[in-house]
Amino acid sequence: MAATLPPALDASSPPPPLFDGTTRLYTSYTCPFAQRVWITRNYKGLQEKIKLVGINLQNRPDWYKEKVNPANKVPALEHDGKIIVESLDLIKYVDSNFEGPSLYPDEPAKREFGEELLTYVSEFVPKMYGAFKGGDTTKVADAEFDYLEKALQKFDDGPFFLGQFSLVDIAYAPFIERFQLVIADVWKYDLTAGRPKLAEWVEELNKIEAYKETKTDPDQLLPYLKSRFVAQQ
Ligand SMILES: N[C@@H](CCC(=O)N[C@@H](CS)C(=O)NCC(=O)O)C(=O)O
Repeated sequence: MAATLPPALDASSPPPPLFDGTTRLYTSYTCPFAQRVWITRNYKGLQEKIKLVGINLQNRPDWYKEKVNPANKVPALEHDGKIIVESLDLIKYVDSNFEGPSLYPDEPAKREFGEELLTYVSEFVPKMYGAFKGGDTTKVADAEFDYLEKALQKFDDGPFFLGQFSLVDIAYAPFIERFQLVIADVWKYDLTAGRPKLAEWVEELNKIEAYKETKTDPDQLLPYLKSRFVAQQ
């Protein structure tokens, strides 16, 4: 994780000067949903244009719900006098409304498959978290990671889901980062074993600076994930 993140604001912190023309990403540095938007911002080189505002979710300021996001969740983006929420909408919004390299290809076949995968991620995530609580964890994992391995075979002009790095990789990355840690530790399950495309995807993803800067220290993340999402062993 980048060393110089602004401190997270808590119940004792005054709000920033809202709607003063500054673009702000309200975030929690360990939230996988917020991480999607953070990666998008970094990859597009918008570090100066989009300011990070860390929110301490354990001790949230009242003004956050009142003035920023009535749902009281991160991420939220303050831009052009309005607030935009929901990470999958936000990554598309940031890609379309700001400068920097495009994160969604023009080819219709790639766009169509991209939409399919961006829809599927919202099934994949709860299925995996559910599998950590239920009894058939490795069976669910086999099916889910085989699906992703197959998806990665579709385009061969790069190691990512749509060939080149895109919003699809960004939507999955924070969650695969977490699932890989938990399933390796608790079930001794290597999700890249026998899945060469997924192995390459993980390797190439971890070379991307915009992503690396957003990763949470695994030593900090793993105990939290186990206590929150894994049924008693
Ligand atoms: N569907 C939302 C989910 C966001 C979300 O659940 N964020 C969590 C942190 S990782 C949060 O703010 N939780 C606070 C709460 O639910 O009170 C998105 O994709 O942006």
